[in-house]
Amino acid sequence: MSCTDSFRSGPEPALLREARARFLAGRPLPDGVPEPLVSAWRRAAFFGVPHDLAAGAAPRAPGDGPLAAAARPVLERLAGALDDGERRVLVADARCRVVCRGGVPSPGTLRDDLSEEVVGHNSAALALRYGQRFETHGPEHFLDLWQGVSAVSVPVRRPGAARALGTVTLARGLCAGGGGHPDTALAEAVAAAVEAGWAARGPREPERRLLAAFARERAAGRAVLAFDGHSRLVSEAAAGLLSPEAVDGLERQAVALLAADGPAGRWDGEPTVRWGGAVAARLLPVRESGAVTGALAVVEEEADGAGREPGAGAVPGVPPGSSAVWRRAVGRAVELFSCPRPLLLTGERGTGKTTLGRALLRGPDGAAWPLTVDAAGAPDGELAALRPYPVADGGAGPAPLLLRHVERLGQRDVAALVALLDERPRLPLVVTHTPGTEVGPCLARLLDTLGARSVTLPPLRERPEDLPALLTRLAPPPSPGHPPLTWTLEAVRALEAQPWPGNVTELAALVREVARGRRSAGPVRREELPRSVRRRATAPPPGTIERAERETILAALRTHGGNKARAAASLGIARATLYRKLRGYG
Ligand SMILES: Nc1ncnc2c1ncn2[C@@H]1O[C@H](COP(=O)(O)OP(=O)(O)OP(=O)(O)O)[C@@H](O)[C@H]1O
Repeated sequence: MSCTDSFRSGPEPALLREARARFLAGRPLPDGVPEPLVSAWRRAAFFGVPHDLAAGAAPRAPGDGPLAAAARPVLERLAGALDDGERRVLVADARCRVVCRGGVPSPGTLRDDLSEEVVGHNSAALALRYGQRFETHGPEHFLDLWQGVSAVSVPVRRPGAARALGTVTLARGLCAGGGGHPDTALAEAVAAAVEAGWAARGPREPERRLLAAFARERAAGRAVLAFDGHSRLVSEAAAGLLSPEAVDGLERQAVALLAADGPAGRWDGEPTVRWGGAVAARLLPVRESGAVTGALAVVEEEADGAGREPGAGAVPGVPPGSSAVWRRAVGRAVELFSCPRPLLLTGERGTGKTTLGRALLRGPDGAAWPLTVDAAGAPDGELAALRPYPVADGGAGPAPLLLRHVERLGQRDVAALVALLDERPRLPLVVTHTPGTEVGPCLARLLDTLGARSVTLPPLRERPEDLPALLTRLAPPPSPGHPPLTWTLEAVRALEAQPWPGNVTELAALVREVARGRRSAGPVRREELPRSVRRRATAPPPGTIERAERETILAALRTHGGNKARAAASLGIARATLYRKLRGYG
């Protein structure tokens, strides 16, 4: 909860206390409880945080890392001001571990690890996650032991850094009355002093090492970037090849790799990120005492880059198709999936999202089928129940997951998915999304995030060239001694003229129906097709202008990963107009 939407300016503490008790008892919540707070409690439940977690033992020895070194003198200077017997101050690092404390010790509420996975909802975890100041008061906390605590947390940053170094938290007994947390100004001042202390330290060994690696690559004439999770370096050549958005995306991936790597120093190969098949960046680890402490990204233009369509053939089971739109979409999906991050496949119903997702997750060896959760058929909580998250067959990493119909995900599972993505950013995950269902704000935000790595599969009516191959593939196996099902050119032409709102699913049903009702031998004739198909095949095609307009709208949607608001903005039309046009296309 931010300063402005904490319960002190929102719901009454009594209401929140009642809501929390009901939440813990699994009973329906009263009206008026902010949704982000309920989601935070759900995340805590998903992580398996016990609400009656005991206070920690005596405070750990202060940390000896750079943040503790910068914070310690500040807290020492502050000792006198915190002598009022009421307030305590905590400095936590970028993993939410407390590295330094000051003020009145409060043994009944002590915890050394403030991460949501361990203690649930709290202001320090929020300030770190969103990079801004947050407050939490009494019943907003998930833990019983913080029901009488009000806290305000401020992120500690290095100038220009993308991520916070840690947080400063001021905590005291539950505050009464209106206004923000009374220690907000003090928390801001302490954070500023710690930042100044950090800046005065000068570069340390891991930073020197990363800087040296960056300088070496740049001197060799390569386009290079360096990331350590707090700041970035970009050579002029790299800035010339990558847009600012691409640099942001690359940094996010490098930081996720750094975060997932941990002290064990595991870094699989040299993950490669590609943009449109023309530019690629290899991510290389930079190590200090065996642990990965930074990442270099070496950017290159690919020799056969421009316009290249990456091959889909490397992955068996990927649905074939000869049309350019299909090959481009599948090639892009294969390319994106080669980098270990979740992939969103979007497209009308029946376009083959599940089939493609399953093939990608099974990989080149055709490994076991992935775990599959279908939000359209499963009760809310199916995803949340995957806790602890299962390992893959053979125990190598987490099990691949196919999540179908994300647009139908219930609130509990939206929270579970957010938590899962946070916890396992490199999970082999394919999510399918069939646009057209209204989604709530939490799911919309999640779709926006996933949309950064998404591919839209084209509808069948946009790839009539693929019909003959699909007809062969969808035909039932012939009975012994009979030839396989074939189609006359006339019949194929009639099928090509259909709008196929149900796409391949609809085509498969038609093939089954025709095959079942056949009395004669030889290729299927136009007259054997259902009457509705024959009637539609003779209707006049849409006019040239309408067709061009439709193509433009569908292309914009593909460019923006199915996001209608962005597509409408890029075309300069109202979102309502775009919705109306799309409805008209069936
Ligand atoms: N290229 C293909 N070749 C053969 N069959 C296909 C192909 N693509 C899809 N299918 C078949 O079409 C049907 C729909 O495919 P799939 O379930 O993958 O689509 P989807 O986009 O996930 O659908 P929905 O949005 O309804 O969940 C399935 O029966 C699948 O086996």
